[in-house]
Amino acid sequence: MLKDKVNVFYESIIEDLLKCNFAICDDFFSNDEVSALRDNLLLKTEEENFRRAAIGNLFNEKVVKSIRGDSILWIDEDRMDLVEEMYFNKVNHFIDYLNSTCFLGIEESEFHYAVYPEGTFYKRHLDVFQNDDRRTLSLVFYLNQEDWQADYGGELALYLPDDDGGEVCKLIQPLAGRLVVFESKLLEHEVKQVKHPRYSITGWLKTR
Ligand SMILES: O=C(O)CCC(=O)C(=O)O
Ligand SMILES: [Fe+2]
Repeated sequence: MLKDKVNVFYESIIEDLLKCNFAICDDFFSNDEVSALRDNLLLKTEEENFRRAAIGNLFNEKVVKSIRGDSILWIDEDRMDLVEEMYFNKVNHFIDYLNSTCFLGIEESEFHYAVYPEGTFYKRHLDVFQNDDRRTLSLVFYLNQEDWQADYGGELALYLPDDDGGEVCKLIQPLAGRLVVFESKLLEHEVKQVKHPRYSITGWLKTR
C-alpha cells in the first residue's frame, strides 16, 4: 500500500483510537454485507459446532457460566466460504493500513462468531491472557437484525478513565453493522445481560 494514500474513513477510526482508546464505526460494511454475514452465522449455528465459550486460552481454558454465557465458532482462514472471504478482504485491508500508518506490528489476527442466547452476559474483563499479551486491538462487529431495540440489553460497557482519576462507563448498543474497536490491553469491558439473542463476530489483532 502506498504510504501517502490517506484513507479518510480509516483515519477517523485511528483518530478516535488515539484520543479515547476506542472507536465506533457504523458503516464499515454495507447493509447487504451485514445481512450476508448474519445469514452465514445463523446457517453455521445449525450446521456447525458452536461451543460454549471458555475463559483463558488453549492452555488454561475453562467454561464458567457465571462469567460468560456466549457460544462461539472460530473462523478458519484456511477454510473460508465466500462471505468470510469478503469479511477478511475488508478487515485485512484495514490491518495493512494500520500497520503502514501506525506501525502497530500486527502479525496475526483471530476471529470468532459469537451468539449470546437470551439471559447471558460476559462479566467485566480485559481481553489479554495471563500467559499471553499479544492481543493489541479488539474488534467487535455486531450482526443483529436492523430492528434491534434498546430494551434487548446486551450493551457493550466500556470502562474508561475520567478526568478526576475515577472511571466512567460508556454503554454501546450492539446495533446491526456497528464495529467497535478498542485497546485490548487497556480497556476493561463487559457485555450486559441480553434479553434477545445477540450475534457478532469478535476478533483480535495481535503482535508476534
Ligand atoms: O460482544 C461484545 O460486545 C464484546 C465481547 C467480548 O468482550 C469478548 O468476546 O471478549
Ligand atoms: Fe472482551
